[in-house]
Amino acid sequence: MFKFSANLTTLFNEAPFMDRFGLAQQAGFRHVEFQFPYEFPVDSIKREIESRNLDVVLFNFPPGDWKKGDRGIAVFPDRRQEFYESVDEAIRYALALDCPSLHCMAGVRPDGLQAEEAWKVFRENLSYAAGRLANHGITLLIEPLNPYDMAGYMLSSLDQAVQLVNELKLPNLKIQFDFYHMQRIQGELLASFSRVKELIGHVQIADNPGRHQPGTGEIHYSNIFRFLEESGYSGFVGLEYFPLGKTIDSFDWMQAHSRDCRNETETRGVGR
Ligand SMILES: O=C(O)C(=O)[C@@H](O)CO
Ligand SMILES: [Mg+2]
Repeated sequence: MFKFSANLTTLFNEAPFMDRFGLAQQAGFRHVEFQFPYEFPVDSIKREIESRNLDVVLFNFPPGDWKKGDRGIAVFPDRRQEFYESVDEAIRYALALDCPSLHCMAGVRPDGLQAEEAWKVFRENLSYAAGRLANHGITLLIEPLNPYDMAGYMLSSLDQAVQLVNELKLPNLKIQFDFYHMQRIQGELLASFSRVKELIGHVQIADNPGRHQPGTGEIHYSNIFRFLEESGYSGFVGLEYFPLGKTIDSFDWMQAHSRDCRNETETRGVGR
């Protein structure tokens, strides 16, 4: 049975980041994830999650200089040292927060960098990072991102991710399967999920178009949730959507999902 996780980068963004933990707890969540926590001291985050009885289930490696266009630094031959330091920093946060999974963004390939060279560096960096994370029992995730939202991002198809995981054969390297990106990249959501089910370490959701809550777009989420249950997926499903309206009013789809399921609390993982 899968469990929902509130993504605090996209949800509750009416409030400052550090206030979102309390809002997630009040809304009934037990599990949270976010994208980049690094501008906030890890001790402050730890206090929030401990006092609110929340579990942190996922965040990303530092992505480089986001304002300058970095979307990960794992493909650059001349930035290996910076990549190694980003792994150190991610592990420091993950250990303090007892977080079981970290997502490594690949990066946007500049014109001057040959694709073959970039893939080689990415493979080497993933092997390095997976080894470091394995020492702490942490799973390393890679996520294909759609090319409309992130032009030039190296990892832009499910097949590329599958190929990397199969080639590298690292026991703690898994795919972050984001239904929103998958819809925009290729569709065929249920068949695609089934095909790579064994390689998936985390799931995320949002509807399309707009990247809002389920029910606002074209993706048939009640079918997807039923299918996830039937497939035996027992990991987390991250709510990585930008609410249309207030966040607290964006959870109606969960009521409908709960009605469809026998064990409401377990399924939703939100305990309310
Ligand atoms: O954009 C997404 O989708 C994510 O999961 C972010 O963490 C960026 O990779
Ligand atoms: Mg995602």
